[in-house]
Amino acid sequence: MIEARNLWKKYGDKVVLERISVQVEEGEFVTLVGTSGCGKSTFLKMLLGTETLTRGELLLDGSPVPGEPGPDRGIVFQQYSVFPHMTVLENVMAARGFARPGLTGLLFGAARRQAREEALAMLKEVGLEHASALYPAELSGGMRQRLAIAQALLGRPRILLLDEPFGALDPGIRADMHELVLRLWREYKLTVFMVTHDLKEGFYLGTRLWVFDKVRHDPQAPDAYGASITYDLPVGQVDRSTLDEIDRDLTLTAKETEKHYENH
Ligand SMILES: Nc1ncnc2c1ncn2[C@@H]1O[C@H](COP(=O)(O)OP(=O)(O)OP(=O)(O)O)[C@@H](O)[C@H]1O
Repeated sequence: MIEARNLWKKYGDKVVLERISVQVEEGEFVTLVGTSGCGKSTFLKMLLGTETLTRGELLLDGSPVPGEPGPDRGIVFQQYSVFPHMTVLENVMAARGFARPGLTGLLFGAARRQAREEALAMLKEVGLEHASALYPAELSGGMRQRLAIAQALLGRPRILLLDEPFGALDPGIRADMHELVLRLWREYKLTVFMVTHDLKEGFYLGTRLWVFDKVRHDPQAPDAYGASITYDLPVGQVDRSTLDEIDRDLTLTAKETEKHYENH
């Protein structure tokens, strides 16, 4: 379904990603881990279509990923913005309304009724039916992420992109969100790409885990080389020592980066 062929991404002279070549089948749940700033979000944005690649190819069903977001790809960020003056239900309906072609994106009559029903059904799916009349400021962190997921799923995407969606949540709430995401993944037969800074979360949720890290590293010129996928692991077949090894590698890269910025 997704294929990257020798993909590179640079911002100016800074190489962020290099030599990424991977294939992902429909229905996989890929978790992405790596040190801060190594390009995980950038990779998701390229899948979403809001960021371009510098070199190589990124294919969806054999064709280049469209250069703009579409209903087939939904995304949830750690921090996301909603319309504060609209209720939960209105926010979900707005996400639907703005997805329609037209000048204002507003829905009227039968289309509005249908959007309302779809939005309510989706709120029920994510366990927010009781909160449809609340305003965003009245929601807890977990509820807000449920709302974000409802909006992302409304266009019936095949691909769900999750960028540290639960990073700011308490452990108990996180566990509830894990169950929700796993249920939706199965129910909607989604292909999921999820960035997390938590290796354990990556292993628990994913069917496949990618570690982004630099293969080549020049302490004098940290921007000269980008990250590649250094581990591509089928979850469930990984032993404790491999986990420890990944942990060590990531800590080392983080320390080297820190040292460089302390010195400059
Ligand atoms: N629009 C941009 N212009 C220039 N540099 C950018 C831009 N977006 C990201 N970068 C840089 O690219 C690198 C990768 O950023 P990215 O957000 O993809 O990393 P990340 O692995 O997701 O980090 P984190 O785990 O902290 O979210 C960073 O050094 C960042 O500063």
